[in-house]
Amino acid sequence: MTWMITGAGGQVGQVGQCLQQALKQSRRRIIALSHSALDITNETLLLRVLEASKPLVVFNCAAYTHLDKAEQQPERAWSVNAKAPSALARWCNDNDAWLIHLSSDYVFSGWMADAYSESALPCPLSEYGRSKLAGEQAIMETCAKAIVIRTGWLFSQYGKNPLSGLLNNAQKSQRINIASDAYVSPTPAVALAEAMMQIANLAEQGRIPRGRYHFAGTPTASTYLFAGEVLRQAQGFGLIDQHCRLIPEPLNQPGSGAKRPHNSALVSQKLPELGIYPPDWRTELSLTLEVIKEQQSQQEYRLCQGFAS
Ligand SMILES: NC(=O)C1=CN([C@@H]2O[C@H](COP(=O)(O)OP(=O)(O)OC[C@H]3O[C@@H](n4cnc5c(N)ncnc54)[C@H](OP(=O)(O)O)[C@@H]3O)[C@@H](O)[C@H]2O)C=CC1
Ligand SMILES: Cc1cn([C@H]2C[C@H](O)[C@@H](COP(=O)(O)OP(=O)(O)O[C@H]3O[C@@H](C)C(=O)[C@@H](O)[C@H]3O)O2)c(=O)[nH]c1=O
Repeated sequence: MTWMITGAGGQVGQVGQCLQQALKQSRRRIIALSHSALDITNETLLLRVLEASKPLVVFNCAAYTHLDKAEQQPERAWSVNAKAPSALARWCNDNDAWLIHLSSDYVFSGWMADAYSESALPCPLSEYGRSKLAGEQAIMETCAKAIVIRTGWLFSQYGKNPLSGLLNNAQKSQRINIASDAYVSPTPAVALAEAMMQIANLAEQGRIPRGRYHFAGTPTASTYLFAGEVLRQAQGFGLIDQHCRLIPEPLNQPGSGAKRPHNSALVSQKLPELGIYPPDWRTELSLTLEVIKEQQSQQEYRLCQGFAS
């Protein structure tokens, strides 16, 4: 009964790390492989590892997530986000294993007025988005037991994400430029990891059909509103001491790198039918900030002990 996680993360790999935490509760044998332990683009090694461990479920959390760099190095994004998932899908199909793969809100163009449901037509604007869509398609065409979960705007206490970016910027400057014309579904990575675990359990029991699913936080927010809520709550936790001002600016300014959709809000229509509900990101944000505060206090305590000894 082995479950495997790829892209399980060292310093980064936020979903991989959250998933490892979530799966500690499960009674399965978990093999969690970081990038340094398994490069999924090394097909020979990938197949050797899969053959040796024969997982019943593979969670693919490995991805090339550097949006702006992907415009300059599309081949790297395509190799990790499309070609390697295709190889994973072939092995899972041949070995009757479930493949639970993550995709992105950035497969959509953002031209629609409402939030995107599972049946909306993708039309990515960036190399990252195109490579993620190609990965989805390869998996759906190849693997009988495939679940693709589209999510967006993940935040957590791990790695690099919009929350850590805002907290860093707020410590450095009293003015933070933020796009005010983009609408997103901020999603706590911890809640996503729990949903992935529930999905894997349903899959093993044959209670979830293969397909594409959306899982994202509610309510939809402009990036400006999200940033405002982060600063408000972070000040409440004492994580930011200075008063920061948000300076609204348009998304996709010239020279700002990859094009991002103006609307990448997702609506999850299929998972609630299976008892998996979207989290309220505002509540989860305060839980995440509480964890970050606790981590900071522990670090300060260790530093003080270091000075005292
Ligand atoms: N972050 C977000 O807001 C969103 C993420 N997603 C999707 O969710 C998934 C997880 O994202 P998230 O955890 O935030 O991403 P991270 O960038 O935090 O983690 C990705 C992990 O994949 C690893 N990785 C990169 N290349 C390879 C490779 N060739 N072989 C094995 N591992 C590799 C990275 O290691 P290293 O850093 O060493 O390269 C890193 O540990 C991805 O599929 C992403 O596309 C979807 C929507 C939103
Ligand atoms: C920290 C910060 C971010 N931003 C903007 C930049 C960007 O548009 C957005 C978020 O910044 P990031 O660079 O973290 O995010 P970005 O690369 O756009 O985020 C994406 O990551 C990939 C992997 C996905 O799949 C997407 O769902 C999405 O979460 O917020 C500001 O405008 N000001 C700031 O101070």
